[in-house]
Amino acid sequence: MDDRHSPMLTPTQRNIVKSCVPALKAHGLALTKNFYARMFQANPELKHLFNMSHQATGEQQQALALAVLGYAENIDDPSVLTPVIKVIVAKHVSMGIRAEHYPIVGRHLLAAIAEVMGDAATAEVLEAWAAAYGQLADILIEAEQALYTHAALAEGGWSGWRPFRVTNAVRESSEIASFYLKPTDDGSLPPFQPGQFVSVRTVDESGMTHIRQYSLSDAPHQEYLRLTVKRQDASGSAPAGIVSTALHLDVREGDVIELSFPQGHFVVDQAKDTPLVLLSGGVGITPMLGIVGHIAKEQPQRAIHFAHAARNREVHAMNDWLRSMADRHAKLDVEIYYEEVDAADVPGRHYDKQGRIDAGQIAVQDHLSNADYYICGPRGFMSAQIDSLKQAGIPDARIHAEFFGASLS
Ligand SMILES: NC(=O)C1=CN([C@@H]2O[C@H](COP(=O)(O)OP(=O)(O)OC[C@H]3O[C@@H](n4cnc5c(N)ncnc54)[C@H](O)[C@@H]3O)[C@@H](O)[C@H]2O)C=CC1
Repeated sequence: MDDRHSPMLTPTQRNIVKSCVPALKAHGLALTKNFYARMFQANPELKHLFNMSHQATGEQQQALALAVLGYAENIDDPSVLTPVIKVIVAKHVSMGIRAEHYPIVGRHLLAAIAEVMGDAATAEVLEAWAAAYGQLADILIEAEQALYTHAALAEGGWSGWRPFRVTNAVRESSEIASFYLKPTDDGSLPPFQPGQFVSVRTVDESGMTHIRQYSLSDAPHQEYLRLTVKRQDASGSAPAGIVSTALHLDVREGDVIELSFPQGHFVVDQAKDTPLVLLSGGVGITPMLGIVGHIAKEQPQRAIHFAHAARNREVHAMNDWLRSMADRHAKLDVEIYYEEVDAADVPGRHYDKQGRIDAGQIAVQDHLSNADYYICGPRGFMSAQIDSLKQAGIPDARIHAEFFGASLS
């Protein structure tokens, strides 16, 4: 065996990890809180890499607790976790997480397990968890290295962060704006797949780095990359979005921001020609724009049913573009839902239906019987549509969802 790899878990160690499942269910959150607190105290430089807003809301700790639990539950066959791992790997590469970060995370995770489990954390238990972590780290590091290599060698590709100049900033609704970006090196752009995302890295006045993911919102093969971003104002206990606010309020045409290479699996299989149903809520429209533009051009005979839901006309972005695409492409159907309608809203021009999307109702249409479903929007929107599709009997393999939030990172 390659000596960079951790030793295989023994059957006894697998049993020990599984025996920790009840404790993880009871104390998983305490464990991950302890872990992050330790890690950021000992390695404050990692604060530049992690989303500290997700730390503040507790979302990140919760996500990691669920991930550790999922891993322990599936330790006999981690291949069950492959779809989740693919998402984590893409996000890690987009953020710049590297092999050297794994021993740091492993050290603090073990120390947190020891502290939270107390006397139950015997030497055997800690060894089993060290082996389990090592096994997962190997899987992630190897998959991430493959993506880093691809990014560096791809046509128009790059490694790490590449500076881009904002050539145009366009207001799309009262809270959404698009940013057109060209590389400052004037080099070529990569032929990314529509639906993929990039990370944006900004540095604030205190020197703190912030990294956030945004979908590319236009088709590939343009002379620019485009991001379309909602200004995330503070609401309730949730703080304002640091990067989205900076983009909206501080970034002007001519400014430079840094991007990572496009990643992600929320992409359309162009080997198929079966119908596509795109379902978006609010700013979840962004990956759909690139998909519509690209598929309408590359597979003009492929049916696309695009249902988009917005709260109201004020916050509804990209309507004119989408309507004009539908006018020009016979195979593209567009259906807009508003929750709030006022007297100035024209049916068929601004919105088509009042209320919320119910994906199951769309799925019953005969011509969509073998469609693939792409879903992006707020968390509640995504789970409502996924549940509705499952109830309508749509198999998991034809349901694709893109969620931007805290994950195992
Ligand atoms: N892919 C992702 O991870 C995305 C995450 N978000 C998150 O969601 C937040 C809100 O996004 P907004 O653009 O303000 O969307 P929003 O709150 O304006 O919602 C847009 C539409 O989605 C539908 N919707 C919302 N909640 C729903 C629920 N529980 N069940 C069924 N339908 C529902 C409604 O029709 C609503 O008009 C964002 O700030 C972001 O944090 C938003 C878009 C994409």
